[in-house]
Amino acid sequence: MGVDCWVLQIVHDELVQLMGGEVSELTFAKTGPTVILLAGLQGVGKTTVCAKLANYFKKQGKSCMLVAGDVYRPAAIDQLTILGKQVDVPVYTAGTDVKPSDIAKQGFEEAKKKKIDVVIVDTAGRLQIDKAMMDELKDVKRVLNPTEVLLVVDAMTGQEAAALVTTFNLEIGITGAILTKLDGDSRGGAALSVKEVSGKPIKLVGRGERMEDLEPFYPDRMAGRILGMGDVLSFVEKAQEVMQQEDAEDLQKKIMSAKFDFNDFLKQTRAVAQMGSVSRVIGMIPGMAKVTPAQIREAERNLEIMEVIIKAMTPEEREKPELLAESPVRRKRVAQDSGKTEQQVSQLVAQLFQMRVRMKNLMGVMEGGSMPTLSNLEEALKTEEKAPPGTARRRKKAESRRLFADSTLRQPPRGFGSKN
Ligand SMILES: Nc1nc2c(ncn2[C@@H]2O[C@H](COP(=O)(O)OP(=O)(O)OP(=O)(O)O)[C@@H](O)[C@H]2O)c(=O)[nH]1
Repeated sequence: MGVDCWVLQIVHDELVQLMGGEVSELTFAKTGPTVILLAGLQGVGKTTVCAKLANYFKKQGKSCMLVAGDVYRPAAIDQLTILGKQVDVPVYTAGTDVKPSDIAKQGFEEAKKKKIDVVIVDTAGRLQIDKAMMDELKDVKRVLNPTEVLLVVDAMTGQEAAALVTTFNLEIGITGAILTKLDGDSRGGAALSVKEVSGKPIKLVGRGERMEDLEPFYPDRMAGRILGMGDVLSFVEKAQEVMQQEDAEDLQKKIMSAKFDFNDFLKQTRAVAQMGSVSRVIGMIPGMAKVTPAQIREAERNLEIMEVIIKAMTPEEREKPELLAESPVRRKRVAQDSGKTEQQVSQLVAQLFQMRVRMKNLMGVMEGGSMPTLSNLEEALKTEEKAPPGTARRRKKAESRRLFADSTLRQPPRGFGSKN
């Protein structure tokens, strides 16, 4: 297995563990109706989840009842009634003048009388966590003694997910979560915090607006989604392609003799860009290097600029970067042809020499023994040589030296492994 696969596998397994490892089943009451209390902010999909759950249980041959506990929005009661009809499940309503805890109690008594298997209680959401909502939920929980208290979380919730889950868990005590709107284009990073901060698993996920769109939560599938397997696989393929084209020993010679050129540079940089998704994930794992989405966007933008510049070079210049390093005239021409500034071209040339140094260091680490670990890989990538880049053969024009001694040389490596 290549280094890339190996790193990915570790990250993947780490994510699976972080999300609880295995599917967590819902718990059912030993006697009497199972009571499921749903909590969550406004608009996350709670009401929809009530009906989806009822549909889910019905398919398992269980009878259900929905209880409309959102007394602040009459529309929420109507919505639940309509959805209840749609999945053919009774809905207990008592209007908006009764306290939610009383409605919950009455609904539960009714369900008991009718020997219903599962009672699902909808509650009012708020735009933000507030004391009134928490007190109300505590009240409802106290009278119901629910089998499950599930926090409904919108998959689009970003960084705030951790705080949200923590607060609900501390205030009312949850038994798990349901992640909704996973059909959207979010990677579902919110899934990572739930187990981590509450110790409670995600039990189900909503993947659409239809009543059938509710399924168990599979941590390994989620890890795959977060890693964006599409990107990652093409990265691994790319890396393999590079190794096939240049037999490993050849590549090593090339690097050792500082022949690494703009063609290799382009290949490598593209590969690093593909690792953007991995960097993001690594950034999300507590204690590991933080890579912000802004840094990733910036790296992607830089890559585009580099491609345009490299395309404006002659094949000879691509193979012999020294030509550009030594000639301001050539750099000026490349800048004009690519529509970029001379400074950008100089920066890119400097980066190539910088990369030669890094590649050398990296090869040193790899030669030195077994598989590089993530940390010594990062170290190798971080190490910068103080001397100006270039080869001994290069004529040392004052102009070039001035350009290459500028701050761009001390830029941190972009993409994978970079730090703030
Ligand atoms: N795409 C998609 N949309 C969903 C999903 N679940 C819910 N929705 C939509 O999200 C919107 C809000 O859902 P509701 O069920 O009304 O949300 P709520 O949490 O009950 O909102 P409040 O009653 O205001 O607290 C609706 O338009 C739903 O159709 C899902 O899994 N995928």
